[in-house]
Amino acid sequence: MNDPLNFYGVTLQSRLLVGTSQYPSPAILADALAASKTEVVTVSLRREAGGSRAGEGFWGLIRETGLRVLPNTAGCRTVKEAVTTAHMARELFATKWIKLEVIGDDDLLAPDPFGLVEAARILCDEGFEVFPYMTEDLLLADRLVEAGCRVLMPWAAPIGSGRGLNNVFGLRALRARYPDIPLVIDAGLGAPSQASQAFELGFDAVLLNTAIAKAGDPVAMARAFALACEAGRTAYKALTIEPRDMAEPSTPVLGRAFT
Ligand SMILES: CC(=O)[C@@H](O)[C@H](O)COP(=O)(O)O
Repeated sequence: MNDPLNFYGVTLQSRLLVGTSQYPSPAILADALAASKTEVVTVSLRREAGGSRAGEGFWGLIRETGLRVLPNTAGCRTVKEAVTTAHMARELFATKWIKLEVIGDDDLLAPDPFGLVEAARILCDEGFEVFPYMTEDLLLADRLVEAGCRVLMPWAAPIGSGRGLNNVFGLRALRARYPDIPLVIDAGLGAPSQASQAFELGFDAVLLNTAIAKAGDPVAMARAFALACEAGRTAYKALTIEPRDMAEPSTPVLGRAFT
């Protein structure tokens, strides 16, 4: 099916974006990325560059995949931290793309909407192509679009929770308000069926990490998510039926046979 996705002028065939943290081993990460058929991986600059897994091994593996990198500002809690991390990412990966996370709440790892808008404005003005990790709030979406964001990444549920689409009503409203902006469900997906549901609601792509990396078999799970994304998107394009309150016979009857 030729059904490309467009982020800031870049055309992609895969609608599944994948994180690179918490895999049992580099080899499993590489195999899972291949099984997911993703074209975009997100990499946390602060965690990978500053943590024990830093080093040429990890970056070399990412380079070898040949996949497009969407650096992220995971772990940033202030506008200054996020903007500085974005600058480092641009140097390191020679990309204008940045997945912008400004975390405001430690329990939920929820975005700080005020800091997010401020950082998005600064980075968009500097020429970055910003992918903001946000809640599904409509006013927040308006402010981010005003700031210059041309992709939005609403959460499904808190990062790592695996809860699936927590607020279907809010997500539907966001989709309806912005029919022409690519919307990527980012964070909180736990099962392939939830990714499929996101596509059935009309979302353009999904980004996930924990559900694959921490699965019993990450490679098989990556494949399951790839299939679910394709199924959900295909269903959306095929136009699902509207739910009804009352039954409607699925086999219409013409007259009565034995009267
Ligand atoms: C990898 C990354 O960027 C995460 O911050 C992202 O939001 C994914 O969340 P899950 O781990 O819940 O899929």
